[in-house]
Amino acid sequence: MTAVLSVHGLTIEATTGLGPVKLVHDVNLDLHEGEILGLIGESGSGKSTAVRSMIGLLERNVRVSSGEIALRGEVISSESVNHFEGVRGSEIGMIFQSAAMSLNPLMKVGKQLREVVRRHQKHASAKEIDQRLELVLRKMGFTDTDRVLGAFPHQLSGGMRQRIAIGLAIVTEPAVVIADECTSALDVTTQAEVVKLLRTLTSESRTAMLFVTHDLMLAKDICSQIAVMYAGEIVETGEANELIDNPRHPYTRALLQAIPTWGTDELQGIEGSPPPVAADWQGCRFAPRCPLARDECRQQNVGWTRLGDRSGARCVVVQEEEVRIPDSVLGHA
Ligand SMILES: Nc1ncnc2c1ncn2[C@@H]1O[C@H](COP(=O)(O)OP(=O)(O)OP(=O)(O)O)[C@@H](O)[C@H]1O
Repeated sequence: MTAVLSVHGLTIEATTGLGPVKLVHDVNLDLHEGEILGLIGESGSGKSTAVRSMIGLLERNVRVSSGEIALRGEVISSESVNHFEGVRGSEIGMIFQSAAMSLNPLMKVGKQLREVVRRHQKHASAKEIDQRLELVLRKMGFTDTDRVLGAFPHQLSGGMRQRIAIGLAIVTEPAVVIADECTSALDVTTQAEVVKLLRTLTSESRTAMLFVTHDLMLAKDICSQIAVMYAGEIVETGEANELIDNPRHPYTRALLQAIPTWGTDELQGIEGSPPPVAADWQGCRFAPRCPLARDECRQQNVGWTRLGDRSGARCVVVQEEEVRIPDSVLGHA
């Protein structure tokens, strides 16, 4: 199956007062129709930078320095290509952490939704637009659609505003939706409502979704695939349940051990802190915090070990385990 959105060898650099620094290194991801792919990692691991590059929203001092991002096989971003015209908002929609980043506080909801449709579908008639808005609001779980369309954002609750922000992202029926920590600012019950909505959206409309979160259990709940990011690199990918039940990378294991469990007083945090952004580096970024690290982890550049069709890890220890257990035994292709 061809991926709707594919990312190959994506490396992103920032120009800073201290010179160039790498924020994201050699990221590879494939996102398929109707799938929710979770991009998880601690704060500062590069999740937002990676996904912002996919919609052409990098800050002025940040650029793609190598690799490419393709939408249905056509390159939309690379070192030399920056082709987001007709793609951003139309083919790829974005939901931010806070609805305030999507909504204009001075404009009624109906007007904002109408403007988005008009911008991307210039030939749509007023009647077609009205029908579209009605449909989208119903999909977002609203029954009193006239009231919502006539309301200013501040007249709605936080959960309602986030549902409107999702509506804004999907009203043009994009092939891909990127949701960047879009449930983190919500209380648990509202979060559950929004998660349910996103799940329905991807299964009914076959929209492909990249779901960015630092919450591993939420990712397990909503995503079919997960990619774990650490200090600018993807360190493990896999089918969501498999990755959580049988994590291979020591960082994924440590993340899981750091999750509070009901009835347990003790939390096993991860010793140390992530490395600062740097111009370049050698060896595994997690080695200074890894209980299994050896000399070669710090000295050699760590390649990707393929573990299955869509799973793998960037780890010397995993690489050695795989050499000891041949593919034929594991049943991998
Ligand atoms: N414009 C910039 N210039 C220089 N460094 C930046 C810039 N934007 C982000 N960074 C740095 O890049 C790293 C990755 O940041 P990013 O926001 O992508 O991480 P994140 O995983 O999304 O974190 P969070 O969950 O806190 O948003 C951080 O160290 C951050 O300080």
